[in-house]
Amino acid sequence: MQSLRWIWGYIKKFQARYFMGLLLVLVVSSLNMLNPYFAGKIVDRVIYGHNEDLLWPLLGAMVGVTFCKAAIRYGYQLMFESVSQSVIFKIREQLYNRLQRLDFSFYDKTKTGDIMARMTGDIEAVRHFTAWSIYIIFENITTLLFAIGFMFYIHVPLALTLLTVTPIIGLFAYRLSYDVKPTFSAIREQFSKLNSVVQENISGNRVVKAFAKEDYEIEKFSVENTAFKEKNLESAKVWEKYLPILDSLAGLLTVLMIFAGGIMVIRSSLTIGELVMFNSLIWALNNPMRMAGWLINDVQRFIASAEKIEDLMNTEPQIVNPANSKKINTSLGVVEFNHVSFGYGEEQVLTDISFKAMPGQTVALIGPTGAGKSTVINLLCRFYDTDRGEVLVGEHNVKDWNIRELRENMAMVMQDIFLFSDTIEGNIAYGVPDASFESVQTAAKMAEAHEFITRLPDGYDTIIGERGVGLSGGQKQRIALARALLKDPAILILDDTTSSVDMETELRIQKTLKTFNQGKTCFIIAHRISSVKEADLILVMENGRIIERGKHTELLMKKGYYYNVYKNQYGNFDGMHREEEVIVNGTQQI
Ligand SMILES: Nc1ncnc2c1ncn2[C@@H]1O[C@H](COP(=O)(O)OP(=O)(O)OP(=O)(O)O)[C@@H](O)[C@H]1O
Repeated sequence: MQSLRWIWGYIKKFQARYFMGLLLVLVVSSLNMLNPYFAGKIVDRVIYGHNEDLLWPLLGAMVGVTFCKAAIRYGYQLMFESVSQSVIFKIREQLYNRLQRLDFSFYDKTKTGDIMARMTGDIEAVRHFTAWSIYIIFENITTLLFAIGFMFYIHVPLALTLLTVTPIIGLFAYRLSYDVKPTFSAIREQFSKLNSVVQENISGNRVVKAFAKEDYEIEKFSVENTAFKEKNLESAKVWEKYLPILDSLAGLLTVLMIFAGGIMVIRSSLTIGELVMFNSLIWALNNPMRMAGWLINDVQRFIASAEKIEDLMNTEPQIVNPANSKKINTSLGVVEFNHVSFGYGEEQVLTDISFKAMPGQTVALIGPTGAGKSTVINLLCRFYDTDRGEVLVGEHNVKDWNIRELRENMAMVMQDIFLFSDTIEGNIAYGVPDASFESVQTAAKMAEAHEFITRLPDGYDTIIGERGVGLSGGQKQRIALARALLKDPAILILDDTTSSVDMETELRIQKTLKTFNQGKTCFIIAHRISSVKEADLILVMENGRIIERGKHTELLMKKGYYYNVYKNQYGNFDGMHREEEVIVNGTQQI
C-alpha cells in the first residue's frame, strides 16, 4: 500500500490523462462482452432460428467491435506509456538530485553498483508497473466484473455454479502474493551486489590486469552471478508452484461450464446460443486467473524496487545548510581550527588540531601517510562535521555558512584526481563554465600544462577518456591544478598535487603559484620537502596530532620529525643545501 501511495504521488500530476486511460480501459472491458453476445445470437437466431438476414449485420458488428477495441487500446496504451515516461523522468531526476545532495559519509558507505541498480533496474520495474501492470490489472478486474454481471444477466444458476470456483482461486492468488514477496526483495538485493562487482571490476580493470587477477575476478563474479541465479530460481520455484494450480483451476472452470451448461441445455433451461455466450465469456474468468501469477510477480517486483528507490530518496545528507544561513561578507581567506577533534567512525582520526592561516599565507601539512592531513582539508571544506572544536572560515564557523557559498570560495586539487570524459578545455573550465578560452589557456600555462596540451593532436579540444585515461599521472595533476587555478578562489587547496610531476616542473609551478597566491590562503599537503619548504607555516602531523609547527628553517633547527624527513630526502647536506647546513649546524662548522 505504501508503495502504491508513493507512486500515486507522481501519477497524480498526470491524473487527467491517467484516468482518461483507465476510462478507455473500462470501455474496452465493456466492449469485450459484445462479441460473445453476438456469437450467441448468431447460434440462436441465425443457425437455430433460421433468420439468415441477421447473419451479416451480426458479423459486421463483431468486426466493428474488434476494430473499435483495437483503436481504443492503441490510444490508452500510448497514454499510459507517456504518463509512465513522465513519472520515471521525475523519479530519475529526483534521485539524481538527491545523489548530488548526499555527502561523503553516504558515499563512504554505499557501493556504486547499488546506486546504479537504483537508477536502472529499479526504475525500469517502476516504469513497467505504471505503463503496463496497472492497466492490465484494471482491465482484468473490470472485464471479470462485466463478465460476471453479464453471466448473471444471461443465466443465474450457471453463473452461480461457475462462481463457486473463484474464491478458491482468490485464496491461491493471495498465498502466491504472500510467499513470493520476500523472494523479490532478495533478488533486488542480489542484483545490487552483482552490479557492484561488475562496476568495481570495470573501474579497477587496470589493477586487475596488472596483478593478472582475471581468474580471481571471474570467480568472484561467478559467486555473485550464481547467487543471483539461485535467488531467481528460488523465486521461480515459489510462483511455479502456484501457476499450475491457478492454470488447472482455470481449466477446470471450462470443464465445469460444459458439464453444468450441457445438463441445463439438455433440460432446456439454457439455449445453445446462451451456452456459446458462456463459452465465449469463460476466458474473461480464466484470463485473470492465468494472469494472476504474472501480475502478482510484477506487483511484488514493483514493491521491492519502489521500497529501495524510496529509501534512497529519504536518505538525508548529514551535512546540511544552517536553518538561517547568514550572508557572510568577510575576509574569506582567514582559516582557523580551534581544538578540533574528529573521527570517521568510532576511532579518532584528528585530536586537538589548532592553527590559524591568514590571507596571503601558505600553510603546508606534512607527515606520514594516514596522519590525518587530508582529513583536515575534509573538515575545512565541511565534507564532514567536527566532533569537537570548531573550524572557522572568514571568522565564521563553517556550520553557519551556506555550503555552496563556502565551497564556491575554495578550489581543491584532490589527491585522487578525477577528470571527466570531456575535452581538456571542458575539464579545465569545469568550475567556471563561461570562462573565455584565453583564461583557460592562462590557467593551463600557470599549471605548466599548456605546452603538453598544445602538443596533443587536438590541443585543448582533445577528448580525454573516463577518469583521464590517455594522460600520464603528472599530466592529469596539472590539468586538475589548472582547473583549480581558473576558479581563482580565496582558498586554494593542493592535496599531493605535484607528487607525480618532475622536480623541475614542480619548481616552475611553485614560482607561478607564489604570484598567483597573493592575497589567497593556500593549503599544501605533500610528502616532499621541496613542495612545502617555502610555506609560511608548516604543520607536521602524526597520528592525528600536530607534533611540530613552524617555518622550514625553524623545523630543521628542532631536529625532530621534519629534520629526519629532510635528511632522508636529501641525504647528507651538500653544496646545494648549504643554507640549511648553516641553519642546522651553526656558522662555526662551515
Ligand atoms: N572516508 C573515510 N572513512 C573512514 N576512515 C577514513 C576515511 N578517510 C580516511 N580515513 C582514515 O583516517 C585516517 C587519516 O586519513 P587521511 O586521508 O586524512 O590521512 P593522510 O595523512 O592524508 O594520508 P595520506 O598522506 O596517505 O594521504 C586514516 O587512518 C584513514 O584510514
